[in-house]
Parts: sequence; structure tokens; C-alpha cells
Amino acid sequence: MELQLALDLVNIEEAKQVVSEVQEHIDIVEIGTPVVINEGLRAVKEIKEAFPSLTVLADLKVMDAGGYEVMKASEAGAGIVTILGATDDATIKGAVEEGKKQGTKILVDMINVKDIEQRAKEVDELGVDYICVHTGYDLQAAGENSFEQLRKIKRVVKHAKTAVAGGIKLETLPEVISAQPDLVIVGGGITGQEDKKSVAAQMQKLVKQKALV
Ligand SMILES: O=C(CO)[C@H](O)[C@H](O)COP(=O)(O)O
Repeated sequence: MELQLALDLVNIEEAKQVVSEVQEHIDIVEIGTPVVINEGLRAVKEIKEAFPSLTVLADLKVMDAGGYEVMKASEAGAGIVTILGATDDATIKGAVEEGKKQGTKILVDMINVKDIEQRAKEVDELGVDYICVHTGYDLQAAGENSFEQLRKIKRVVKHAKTAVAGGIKLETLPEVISAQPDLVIVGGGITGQEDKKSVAAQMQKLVKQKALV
């Protein structure tokens, strides 16, 4: 099980500062969608250059032109790129094909997919690397989370790794881990804390224990 730090509400310099504080406790650093919107793929490039041993995920949430977007993010240094599960199979196939050429993994974000079990089965057959259940900020504000969705996709996904994102905090991490995802994605649960390093270290410990129920 791996831990991914999501950086959403920072500029490039702030991102570097946060990553330097917690780098030894995370496996993957996500350049979040708002950062890419504000700073472009330069953010992916600069973080990869500054922290070459970390895998950088570009949270592009691709909805079209899968192959092209994966190519550009890979050139910037991304090791993982996100594609939306709600898009059509052609976009996901294009992303997977380009990902294979570039050595870049594809994470399908299932945000706002209605029949999550059915779509997870379909996406799994397209050869993606990760399938991620995700409660976005707007639904988090309405009190929702993705724990039940994670259990649902775990029942049907045969090939891809599973991931979970959306409002995960140190207190809720044990419940998340009990559903055994391969990847846990945490943004505000680390970046919103005073002592980010300590929280990331505690999360890493729980994630690496894995078998915790
Ligand atoms: O992709 C995102 C929002 O669309 C976030 O990166 C993801 O939800 C993780 O952040 P947080 O733990 O703060 O919810």
C-alpha cells in the first residue's frame, strides 16, 4: 500500500516547501488540478527535477485527447496521469496506449461515475494501472466520502490497483486501510496540518502496516 500527497492549493514554490518537509514519508506527489490550471505542466517538471526519487502524478483529469495529454504530461516528468472514468473508452484506450510507450501509468478517477461497479469492470478491462474512487471537494462539503465505493470496486476489479481519494484524515485512515486499497491519496489531511511532517509520518506508518483492521 502506498501514500500519495495531493498538492492542490499551492504555487510551485509552496509545493516544493511542503514536499521537502514530508518527502521521506510519501511515495507519490500529486500536482493537483488547480496547480496545473494555475502553473501549467511546468509545476510537474519543476517538482520532478527537485525530487527525482519521487513519482509525480499529474492530476489532469483528462476527458478527451487521452494520448496527447499523456504524452505532454510524460514529457514534463509525470510518472502517473489521471483520466476521468466518466469519459469514453476511446480516450482511455488512447491514454493507456501512450502510457505504455512513455512508461507512464494511467490512473482512472471515478469521480461522479454513477454505476461505479459496472464502469470499474469496463475500465479494468481497458488495461489501466489504477482505478480510484474519489469524493471531490464539493461533495465532501455535503458530508460524503468514498469508503463504500472503495469496497464496491474492490469486489469487481481484477487487474488494476485500487486507489481512494477525498477528504481522508489521520482519524479516518484506519477505516480506509481496512478496505485494503493499493494507494491512499491525501491532500488537506496533510497540507492543512500545522505539523505536516509528523502527520505524514503517522499516516505512512499506518499505510505500511497494511493489515490493520
Ligand atoms: O483531486 C482532488 C480534488 O479534485 C484532490 O487532490 C483529492 O481530493 C485529495 O485531496 P483531499 O484529501 O484534500 O480531498
